[in-house]
Amino acid sequence: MSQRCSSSPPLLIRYLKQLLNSPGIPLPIFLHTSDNHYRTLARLITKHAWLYTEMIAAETLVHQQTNLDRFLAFSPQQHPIVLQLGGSNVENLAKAAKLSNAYGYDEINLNCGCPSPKVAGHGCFGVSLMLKPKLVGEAMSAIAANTDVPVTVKCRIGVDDHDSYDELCDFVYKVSTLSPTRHFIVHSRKALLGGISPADNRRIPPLKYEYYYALVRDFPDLEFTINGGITSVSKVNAALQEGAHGVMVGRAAYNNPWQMLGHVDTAVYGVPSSGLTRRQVLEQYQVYGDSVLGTHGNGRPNVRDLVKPLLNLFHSENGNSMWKRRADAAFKECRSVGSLLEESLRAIPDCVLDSPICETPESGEEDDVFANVQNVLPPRYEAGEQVILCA
Ligand SMILES: Cc1cc2nc3c(=O)[nH]c(=O)nc-3n(C[C@H](O)[C@H](O)[C@H](O)COP(=O)(O)O)c2cc1C
Repeated sequence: MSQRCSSSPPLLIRYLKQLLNSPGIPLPIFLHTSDNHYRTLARLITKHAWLYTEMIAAETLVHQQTNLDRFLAFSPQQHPIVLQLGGSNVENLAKAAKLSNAYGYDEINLNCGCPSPKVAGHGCFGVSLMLKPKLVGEAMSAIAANTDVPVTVKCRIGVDDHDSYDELCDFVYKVSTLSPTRHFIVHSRKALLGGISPADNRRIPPLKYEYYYALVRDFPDLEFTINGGITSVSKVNAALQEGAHGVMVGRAAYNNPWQMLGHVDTAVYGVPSSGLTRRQVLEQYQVYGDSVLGTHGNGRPNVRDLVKPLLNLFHSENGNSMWKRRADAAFKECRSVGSLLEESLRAIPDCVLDSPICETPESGEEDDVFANVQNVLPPRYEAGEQVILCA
């Protein structure tokens, strides 16, 4: 399978086609997916969810111009797909956007939410950009000037003590006024830059969905996607019913891809699912996996790289632990994805492998988490030109 998106139609036509093909726009689910292999699996399970790349530093693209396929190539089936850039150097972000044009991404997003000290501490990457909205506005304008696709920002609701609703609004107001950015993906917890790990930064600061819904109220001309702690399709729909424009799902899509992604097309987009069983998904994935084995050089991707995205496919099913153990043991001997699956899938009962996703997603205990949110919104934001003047 070619990893390169070679014969793309012109960008605008492709984008319009996607809008027409995706019922219910704008209600995308964004799945943050860290690798091409995971995205390939995700796309076999849902045809409609938007897929995100892992953050790629603008500098990496600028310095690896002879090696761009390694970072930017994806198979055409992965559309709609969003490229996420990281960086704070306006010139490099502009160059990176330009370099990505040949690959045909559907949207370019700037990461203003990553709290990792590796990025936030050096060169003002990630979430520390929330403290520099004017720079973000300039960066977004430069990115937009070098691409034909929409540009978006992913951010948190604040950083350290800069966590008031008004400060969040000032950020959104300045960035959207100074650049063509019309869509923000909001991880609804602040980031703490004082040395806690990225994983703790996704767990310890409390979620404040009321900030997200207040943005929806106070910026009616902008679009906002809610992110953070959305763990089931029924919770996705609960967020949408409460007025969210879109929902981004992160960890739940890794931890339980079948239950999370399998219901997206029917329960969120209102179209039939692929109807595939997990056996059929794995058969198709195996063809992909064995075709890309070793193609990046130095034996990568290897069987382990390619099977890793599959390991949670049988979350909480009979035989799950046994399948993981067998797969782990088989990594050492098996030279192909096909042989590894043949060896390890014997642990999973046929009834699990051969049943398509069930009609209705289970409702979760926390689906009413948004029920009271409209009663606890912060006071309305009053923006004005003075915000821009002080930027
Ligand atoms: C392993 C891992 C890697 C992540 N990498 C990125 C990244 O590159 N860019 C980004 O914007 N967010 C990244 N995130 C954050 C997620 O996109 C999301 O904002 C966060 O996990 C909260 O959503 P969730 O509760 O649905 O997981 C990452 C999360 C995890 C668990």
